[in-house]
Amino acid sequence: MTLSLADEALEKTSGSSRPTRACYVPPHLRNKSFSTPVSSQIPSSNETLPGSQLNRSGSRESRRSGRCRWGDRQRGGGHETNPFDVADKFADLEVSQDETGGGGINFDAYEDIPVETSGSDVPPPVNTFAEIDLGDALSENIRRCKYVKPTPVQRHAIPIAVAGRDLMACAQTGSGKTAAFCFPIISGIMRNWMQQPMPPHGARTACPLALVLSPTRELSCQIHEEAKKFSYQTGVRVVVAYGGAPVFQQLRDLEKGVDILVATPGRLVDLIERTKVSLRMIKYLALDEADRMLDMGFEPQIRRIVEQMDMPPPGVRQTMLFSATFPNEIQRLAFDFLSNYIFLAVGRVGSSTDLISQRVEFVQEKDKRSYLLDLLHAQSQTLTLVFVETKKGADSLEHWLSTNGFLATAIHGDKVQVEREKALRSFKSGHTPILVATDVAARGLDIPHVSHVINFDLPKDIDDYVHRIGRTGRAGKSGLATAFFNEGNRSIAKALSELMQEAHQEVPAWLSQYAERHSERSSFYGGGGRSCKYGSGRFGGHDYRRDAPPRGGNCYYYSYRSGPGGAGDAPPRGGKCYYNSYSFGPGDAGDGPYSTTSHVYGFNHEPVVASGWD
Ligand SMILES: Nc1ncnc2c1ncn2[C@@H]1O[C@H](COP(=O)(O)OP(=O)(O)OP(=O)(O)O)[C@@H](O)[C@H]1O
Repeated sequence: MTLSLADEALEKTSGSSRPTRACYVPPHLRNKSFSTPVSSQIPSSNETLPGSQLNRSGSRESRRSGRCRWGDRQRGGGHETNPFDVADKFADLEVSQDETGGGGINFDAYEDIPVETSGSDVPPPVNTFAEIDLGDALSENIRRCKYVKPTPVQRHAIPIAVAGRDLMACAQTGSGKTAAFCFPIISGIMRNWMQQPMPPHGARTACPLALVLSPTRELSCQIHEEAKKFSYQTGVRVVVAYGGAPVFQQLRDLEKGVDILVATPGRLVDLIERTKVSLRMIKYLALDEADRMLDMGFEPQIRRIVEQMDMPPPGVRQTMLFSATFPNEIQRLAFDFLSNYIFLAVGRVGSSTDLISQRVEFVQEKDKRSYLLDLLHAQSQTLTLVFVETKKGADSLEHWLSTNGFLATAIHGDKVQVEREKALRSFKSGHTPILVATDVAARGLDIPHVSHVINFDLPKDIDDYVHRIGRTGRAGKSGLATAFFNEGNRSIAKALSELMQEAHQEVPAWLSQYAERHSERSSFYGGGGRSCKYGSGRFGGHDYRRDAPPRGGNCYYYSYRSGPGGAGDAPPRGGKCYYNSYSFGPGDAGDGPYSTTSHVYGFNHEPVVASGWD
């Protein structure tokens, strides 16, 4: 008698002995034919399946043996819950006026965004999703998502990834990076299904074809939800695994078959060590918010997963790194994980979007709460995210707001996962329109209708500030970010003032003075602002290979502008190296910040200092 792995886990957890069960098939799934086949190549489960497809369909094999196996799956998906069926719970909330309606995106906001690419043979960008053959089912889901046009990062990244190239992509918060890596992965899996080797017969280890690593549980869940939407009725199965939640449910999900595994590094290492997951069939590896994972001290786990387990090496698998910020340390990871990759920067690396109005107010520590009350009283009902530095501070502020008549909840790393999820749900639904959070909510979370982010406590790191305020002003919509600054925040003054200038925000005179004073002091000690974090140069982070000899093959950098006055290709910069910069707005090529400047990217192998995580 054989127990499924989930059963085993449950068994261990409960300590009881239970009879073996065959894989449960819910009544509504029994004896039903699947609608909408993925493509003409993939027959419905009722049809006779040729060759390996027979095994991969899972259905016949499973029925014969009477239990599920890793890698078994049911193609089609007419029985999936429709992920697009979500009611609008935000009718009462004030939504900014510049939305294009219907959840649409304001593409005008991205018109003149500078785009930089470097690497060899960069595939050209597309203007529409239709220009890339993503498959009928995925295209239908893109339509269901109401994605009319690709965002700039999608225009560039999707053709690059669909061409099978490794990619390091940096684009501003809320600009659609999730779809930029999900679409190529889903379409690639569908296209190559017939060629995929099957896990060995009766294998009891899950062998996903794609792995998406992300730093937090909430972000992993969100990517999972997004990926499920995109792969609705494609037959591609997406499973999420993250710590803090019972493992047996995740094992059950893995047991039903997995093509794309979205995971946090800690839980994944655990599953691999327990031989529940093997990475030997990975064809696609995506690291979302890779810099944050390093920051959180996940580098050893990530290196274990990518370099020391059974994952195919760079060049065999396809690897993609995505973030809105790429500090120097991430370049080491790129060097080790990526092969002949393309570097893509949409907007300045580490910059915030102009869609967010940024305000900084000088507020002494003791006055912060009354300032906050003033802000909250002054605004109409809207989703407001308040960032604080400590978990204790989050609880205390939530309590104080509640006693002052505001509907608030809090999220931080000391809360158990159920509480964290409950708080997020309550905030998203508008039930408690104020969420007090630590940095656990700073990255990646896409919460519609957040119109105000308040940095009650400013972070020490400017990248954290960029990600925090990026919870508003997403997908072409506008947002407001207010920060309370005082003497205790002087170390961030220079970087903050530079960032605000870049985003065309008004910098208060007192902040400029703080910035100047700090810059004098820090240049004495060898420190600096944003440019120090990202290497030298005005826009900081870029492809370090521009400054270092390529590992193999030629290296090219090009420059393009598609707006009026665009000058086309920039002249080669000597030898075999070319540099590439795009801009879609009006203007002249050659005078943009990306077209000619040469920057030295700090590329060293010093140890990364992990700041820890709450
Ligand atoms: N082409 C598109 N058309 C319309 N909306 C889009 C498009 N692409 C993405 N979106 C929407 O934009 C929002 C932001 O996308 P996403 O969360 O992927 O941004 P991101 O760049 O990953 O942000 P962050 O850096 O904060 O993680 C989401 O609500 C997503 O559904």
